[in-house]
Amino acid sequence: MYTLSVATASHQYPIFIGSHLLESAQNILTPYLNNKIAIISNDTVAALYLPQWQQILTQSGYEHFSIILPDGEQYKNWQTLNLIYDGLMQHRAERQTTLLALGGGVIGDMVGFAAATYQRGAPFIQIPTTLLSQVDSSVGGKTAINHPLGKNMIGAFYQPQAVFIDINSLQTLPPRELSAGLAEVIKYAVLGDIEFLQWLESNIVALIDQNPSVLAEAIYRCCQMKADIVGKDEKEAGIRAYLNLGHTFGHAIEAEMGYGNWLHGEAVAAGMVLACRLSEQLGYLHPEDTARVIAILSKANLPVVPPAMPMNAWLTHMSHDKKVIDGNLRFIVIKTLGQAMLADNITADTLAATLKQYIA
Ligand SMILES: NC(=O)c1ccc[n+]([C@@H]2O[C@H](COP(=O)([O-])OP(=O)(O)OC[C@H]3O[C@@H](n4cnc5c(N)ncnc54)[C@H](O)[C@@H]3O)[C@@H](O)[C@H]2O)c1
Ligand SMILES: O=C(O)C(=O)C[C@@H](O)[C@H](O)[C@H](O)COP(=O)(O)O
Ligand SMILES: [Zn+2]
Repeated sequence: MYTLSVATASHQYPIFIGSHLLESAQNILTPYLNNKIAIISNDTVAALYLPQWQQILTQSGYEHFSIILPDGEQYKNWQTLNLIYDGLMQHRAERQTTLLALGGGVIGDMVGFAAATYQRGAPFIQIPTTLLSQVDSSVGGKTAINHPLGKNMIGAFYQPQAVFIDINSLQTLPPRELSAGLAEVIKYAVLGDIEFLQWLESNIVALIDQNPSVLAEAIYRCCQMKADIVGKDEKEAGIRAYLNLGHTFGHAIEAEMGYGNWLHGEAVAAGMVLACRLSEQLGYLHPEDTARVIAILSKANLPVVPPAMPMNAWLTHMSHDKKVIDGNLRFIVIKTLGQAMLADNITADTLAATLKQYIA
C-alpha cells in the first residue's frame, strides 16, 4: 500500500492507494470513522460494491445506512443532491455522522458538497471507484453540482477526512470510462511533468490493459502531484488553476452536448488539444508538441477533435468558467510540454483562430 498526505492550511488527510485494500478497510479507516455512517453511492456502483462495505461496517460494529442515487452526470444537480439531504434527515444523521462517497467523480463531488453543507459541515471519506476519481476528483476538496448553464457552478472547497483507493475496483470499469480517466492522467504530465509524459508513452498499453503495478504507479504519481499543488494553493488563487488545463473548452463541450453525452474525461481530452492549439497561436508550443499530445490521447482511445459548435455557444459557455475575471476569459496554456502557465488577454482573433475549424 502507498500512503500520501494532503496538507492544506486548515486540514491534513491521508490518501491510501493499493490493491485488495477492501480486505483491510476496517484497520485502515477506523481512525477516520465516527460511530454512525452513511454510505452514499449510485445504483451501478452499489450493485457491485455496496454489500461488501455494508458487511465490513456491520462486522466492525458501526451503525450505518445507505443512500442510493441514480447514476449519471445528468443527475449531478440540485434534485439529486436533495435526495442525499432527504436520506440524511430520514435516518437522523448527525453532524458527526461520517458520509462515505462510494463511486466515481459524480458521487464524490455531490457527496462532498452534501457533507460541506449538511448541518454546516459533516465529515466525509472519498472511496473513488473510477480511474478518473482515483487520480483526480477524490483529492483536493473541490465539491460541486452542475447548473444547466454551467459545470460545477454551485459548490464548495471542502476536504475529506481520508481518500481510500482500491485499484481492484477498476476491474469492473468499462473501457470507455478507463480511457476517460487516462485523459486526466495525461493532463498531469502535459501540465507539469515531461518525464511522466515519457513514462506514459512507454506504458500506455499496460495502462489500458490494467497492469496492476503500472496502474498503481500512475495513480500514485497523479495523487502526489495533486496533493503537492493543493497543499500550496487550496482555493485556486494561483497554481491550482493549472489543473484546469483543457477544462475551459472541455466544460463548454459537456454543457453544450448535454451532460453525460461527452464524458468529462473525453471533453477534457479534446479541450487539451484546443489548449495546445491556443498555445501554438500564442507562439509557445510547436505543432509537433501538439502532435505528441494528440498521439498519446489517441493511444488512450480518447477523442482529439471537439464537436463543431456555434461560436456563441463556445463563448457563452466559456464565459461561465470560474477563472473569468471582470468578464475576461483566462486559459491554461502550455509554455513547453510539461510546463503550464495562465494566459489572460487572449484576443478575439487568437481565440477565433484556435476554434475556427470547430465552429458550426
Ligand atoms: N472535484 C474534482 O476535483 C474533480 C476532478 C475531475 C472530475 N471531476 C468531476 O468528476 C465527474 C466525472 O467522474 P467519473 O469519470 O468518475 O464519472 P462517474 O462518476 O459518472 O463514473 C463513471 C461511470 O462509471 C460507473 N462506475 C463507477 N465506478 C465503477 C466501477 N468500479 N465499476 C463499474 N462502473 C463504475 C459510474 O456508475 C458511472 O456510470 C465529473 O462530474 C467531473 O466534473 C471533479
Ligand atoms: O482540482 C482542480 O482544481 C481541478 O481543476 C481538477 C479538474 O480535473 C476538475 O474537473 C475540476 O472539477 C474542475 O474544476 P472547476 O473549478 O473548473 O469546476
Ligand atoms: Zn477534470
